[in-house]
Amino acid sequence: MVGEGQAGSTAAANRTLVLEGVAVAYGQNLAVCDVDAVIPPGSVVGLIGPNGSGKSTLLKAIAGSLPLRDGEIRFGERPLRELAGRVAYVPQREEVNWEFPVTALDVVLMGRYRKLGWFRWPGRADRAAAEAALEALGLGGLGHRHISQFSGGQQQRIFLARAMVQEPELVLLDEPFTGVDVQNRAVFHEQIRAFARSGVTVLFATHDLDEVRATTTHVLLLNRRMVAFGPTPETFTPQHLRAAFGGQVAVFEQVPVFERLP
Ligand SMILES: Nc1ncnc2c1ncn2[C@@H]1O[C@H](COP(=O)(O)OP(=O)(O)OP(=O)(O)O)[C@@H](O)[C@H]1O
Repeated sequence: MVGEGQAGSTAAANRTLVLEGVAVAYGQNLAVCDVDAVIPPGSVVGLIGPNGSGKSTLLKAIAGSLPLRDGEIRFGERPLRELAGRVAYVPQREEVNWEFPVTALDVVLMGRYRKLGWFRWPGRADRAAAEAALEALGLGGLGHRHISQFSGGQQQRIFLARAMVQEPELVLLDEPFTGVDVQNRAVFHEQIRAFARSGVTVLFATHDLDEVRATTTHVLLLNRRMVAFGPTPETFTPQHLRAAFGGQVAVFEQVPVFERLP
């Protein structure tokens, strides 16, 4: 008989994200390589590195939209492709066509397609979930508006709402805090914590090192290849930052980080 503790650790092992020798290329050009990380469920991982270091590329590979040149990505024992539809990916703002003729509610409802299948219209429960997510992110009653009519920070929140209704097992955010003001950052932080509390792993790419200190349990430093990965307190160090940023980063202090999210 499997004891409760053993069952719990098996469940955690099944939801552990494993990156093994991951490399991704665009044609002949290797964009990122040598990525090895074992990421427990409920982790919040900051991906950091200079421009062009491979952060977006790695997120897209984990999202399944870029093939691996080498290595393997698993979710527990399952290959990541079996998670299809349960990986919520929020792209960088510049990658979205904001003139596309859809409303905020349409965008959020896209998060329900896995549940619906492609040939069923969203029902009342789907619309209610989408409206509740918008409401929770301070955009209640604005679902009917065209996406171009929102500010940059509001647009980021619409995509976060899409991730929420997807009921994901893994959340990937590419520079989620760009253009988001202090108040709305707090909304983002709260939602990231909510994902983590429910055992959902969150990875986000950022240039904001303060965000990394404030919100992550782990960091993964990149500079075309992985420089370091591990729990934030041990890994977010001046030495690793200098190794990733090639000595261009001044590290004035080491502020304590959250060891574990509440
Ligand atoms: N579609 C593409 N085709 C060819 N090369 C690409 C493509 N996208 C990115 N690259 C290259 O891959 C490398 C990694 O780019 P990537 O966008 O992943 O870096 P990043 O760390 O996210 O950068 P940034 O901080 O500027 O967003 C860069 O050299 C970039 O020029």
